[in-house]
Amino acid sequence: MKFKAAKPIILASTSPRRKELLQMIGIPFQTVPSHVSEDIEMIGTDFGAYARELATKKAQAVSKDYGSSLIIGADTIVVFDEKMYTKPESEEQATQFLKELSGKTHFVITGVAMYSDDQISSFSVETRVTFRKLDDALIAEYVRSGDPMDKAGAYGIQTAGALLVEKIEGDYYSVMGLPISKLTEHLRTQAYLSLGEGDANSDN
Ligand SMILES: Cc1cn([C@H]2C[C@H](O)[C@@H](COP(=O)(O)OP(=O)(O)OP(=O)(O)O)O2)c(=O)[nH]c1=O
Repeated sequence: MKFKAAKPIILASTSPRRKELLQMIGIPFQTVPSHVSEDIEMIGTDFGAYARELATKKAQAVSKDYGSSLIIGADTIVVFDEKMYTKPESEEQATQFLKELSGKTHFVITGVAMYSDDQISSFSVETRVTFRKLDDALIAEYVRSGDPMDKAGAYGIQTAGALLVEKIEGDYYSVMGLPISKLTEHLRTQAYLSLGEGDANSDN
């Protein structure tokens, strides 16, 4: 696939997964890390709004230096039993997260924000993921592998975390960090993207 961008596109992210997904479908872009603190206060139980707000913060942070570009920010969280699971801070916490999620169904919510010309639009996508009943030895080995440490909910569906998953209802790519199909639809609808040859000046 090849897409042509109406203006330079920046992915405000350090996530290798998000970069990989945009590259996979042929959108021309560059990455710029946003370096925002992710400790905004959660008010109420609107987790979608929370993910959209963090995604907006990430896009806005980069807009200070790249104001003439279209900037995409994203944030992924795991929610179970009204509790939010972000990236684990330690192996002990990763183990705890996985024990709590074992045998249960949780939601993965990814918020996406698009900044352009001082305007923000955003959306969020919710996916239901059901984990198998996980035995302690499997959890211990998975945590030891280091894979959980940079991922919301302490697992990667696209890596060995695949072994934890019994069922998914919704967008696999949103669980991985970027709902690429919905994002592309938005960008095409708003005429930021059209089908055709990409921009040479990009990571892609
Ligand atoms: C649930 C799940 C999350 N993840 C990842 C996606 C995100 O990179 C990460 C959640 O953390 P985020 O804070 O959303 O993103 P990030 O800090 O990795 O990157 P940036 O803010 O710079 O864009 O968890 C997976 O890779 N696979 C999964 O199955």
